[in-house]
Amino acid sequence: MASPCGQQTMGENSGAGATSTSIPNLSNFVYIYDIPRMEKKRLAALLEVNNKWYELGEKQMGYSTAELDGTQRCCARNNRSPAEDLLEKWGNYNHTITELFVVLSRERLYNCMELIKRYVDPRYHMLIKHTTGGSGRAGSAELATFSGADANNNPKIPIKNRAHQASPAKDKMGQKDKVLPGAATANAENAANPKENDLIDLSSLIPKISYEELADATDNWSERNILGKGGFGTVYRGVFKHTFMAIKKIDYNKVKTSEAERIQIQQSFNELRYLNSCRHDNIVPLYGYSLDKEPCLMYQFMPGGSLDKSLFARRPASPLTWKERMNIAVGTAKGLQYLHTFSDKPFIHGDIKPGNILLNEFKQPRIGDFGLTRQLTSQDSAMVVSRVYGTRPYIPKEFYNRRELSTKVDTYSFGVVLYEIGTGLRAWDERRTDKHLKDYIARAVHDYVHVSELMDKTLPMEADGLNYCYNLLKVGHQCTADDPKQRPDMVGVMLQLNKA
Ligand SMILES: Nc1ncnc2c1ncn2[C@@H]1O[C@H](COP(=O)(O)OP(=O)(O)OP(=O)(O)O)[C@@H](O)[C@H]1O
Repeated sequence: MASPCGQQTMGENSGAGATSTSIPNLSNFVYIYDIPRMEKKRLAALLEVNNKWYELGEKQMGYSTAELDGTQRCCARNNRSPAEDLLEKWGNYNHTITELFVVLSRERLYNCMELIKRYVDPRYHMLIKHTTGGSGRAGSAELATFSGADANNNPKIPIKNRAHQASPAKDKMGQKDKVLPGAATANAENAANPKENDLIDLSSLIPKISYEELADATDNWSERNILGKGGFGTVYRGVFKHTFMAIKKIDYNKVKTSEAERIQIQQSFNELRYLNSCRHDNIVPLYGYSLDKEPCLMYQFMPGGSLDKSLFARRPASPLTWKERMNIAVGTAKGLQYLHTFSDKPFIHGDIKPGNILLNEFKQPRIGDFGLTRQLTSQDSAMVVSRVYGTRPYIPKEFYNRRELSTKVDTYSFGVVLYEIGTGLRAWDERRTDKHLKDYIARAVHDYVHVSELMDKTLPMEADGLNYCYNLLKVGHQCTADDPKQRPDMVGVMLQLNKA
C-alpha cells in the first residue's frame, strides 16, 4: 500500500514526455495518472487554495481525516504538494479523468474543471455551471435525457457497463494490446458509439462498505475465518448484516513491488467491473467492495468451496458423484457461454480452473475470480495482448507463445477442467511421466486405453459413471485441440454436455 505520502507512479505516461499543448485522443487518455505533469501541478495548486483538496479527499474520494492528516504531515515534511499526492493516490485506483471531473463538480471546483475539461467528453462540460459556451449547452440537452440530479442539484452520471469505458485496447497492465487484422480497433469502436464511453459511477452500482465493517464481519480478519488464499489475496468468511459472505482482502505482504501492487489493484478493479456487469446463475455475485485501506471485495458465500477442494481432497468424506460432476460441467459451461455472448464484445474469463469454480450448498457451480477478465474489441475476434496471464497448465499454446487472446482460451482451460473432473487427476503432476493431463490422456487415447481405466477411481464403478466420464473426456478432447479454430465455442460445448 502506498504510504500517506506515497510516490509510486502507476501510469507509464504520468507526465514524462507528454506536453500540455497536444490534445490527446480521449479514448486512449483517460486515467488520472495520464494527466501531463505540469497540468497536474497546476491542478494541485488550485486545489491547495483554502485546502480544497482536503474536502475533496474526505467528501468525494472516501479518505478518512486520519489518512488526510497523515498525507498533510508527510508532505509538509518532504516539501511535497498534498493535493498532488491525493491525485496520485486516487489515480492509482485507476480512476479516470472524467471521474475526477465529476467529483470536482460535486465540490463546485469549476476552475479546476476548466483546467482538465479538454480531456473529458464534451457532454460532461455542462457540469461546469458558470460555462455558457456552446459545448456546455449542446451537451446539457443530451445529458438531461438520462441524468437526474442529487441534493446539491449536481447531475447524476448515467450508470452503464463500465467495462466498455475501460479502453478495450488496453490489457490489464494498462499497456497497449495490438489488435489482430480484422478486429475493430478501440478507437473506431468508440467513435462509432460514443455512449460506450459514458462514465459509470461504480460506487452507485455496488455498495461501498467501510473497511471497519469488513473487519468486524471477519472478526478482525481472524485466521479461523480464512477460506483460502490466492496469488495475492486471502479470502475470509464473514458475517455481514446477519448473512454469510466471502470477503477477499488484498495481502500487501505478498505485494512487494509497485508493479505487483499495480497488477493487484488492477485485478480488483477488473473484478468490480466485470462481476458487476455480468450477472448469471453460474457466476458468483459481488455484493460490495471497500477501497478505504486495502482493496476488499465481498462476494456471495459459496458453502461448497471451490471445485479443487472437492475433486482433490486426500480422503473426501463424500466424493462428488458422476451426476454432480456432470451438473458442475454443464453449469460452468453455461456461465462461460454467457460470459462470451451476453455482450456484442465477448468477455474472456482468462483463469478458468477448479480453484475458480465455486459450489453452493447443492453443488451447483458458480464461476468466480474475474481478476484476469478482459473484453475483446469485437465479436469473433482475437487480439494480441502484451502479456500472458493465467495459470500455466490451463493456458493454450497460441496464448502462451503468441499472446493471442480469444474466447477459445477459456474453451481450452475448460477442456482441461473436464479432464480433471473425469479422471480426478490434477492438470499438472510432477510425479507423472506425462506431467500435463492433456498429454496423459493423449497417450491413453493413442494406446486404446479403456475409459474405465481413466475414470476417477475414488468412485464405485457403475454404468452411468462410465457414460458420464466418456462424455466428459470426449468434450474435453475437443476443447483442448491445439488449433483454436478446431475448438468448439462454449455454446456448442454446453449443448453437447447437456445432451450427455
Ligand atoms: N465466494 C466464495 N465462497 C467460498 N469460498 C471462496 C469464495 N471465493 C473464494 N473462496 C475460497 O478462497 C480460495 C482463494 O480464492 P482466490 O480467488 O483468492 O484464489 P484462487 O482463485 O484459488 O487463486 P488465484 O487468485 O491465485 O488464481 C478459493 O480457492 C476458495 O476456496
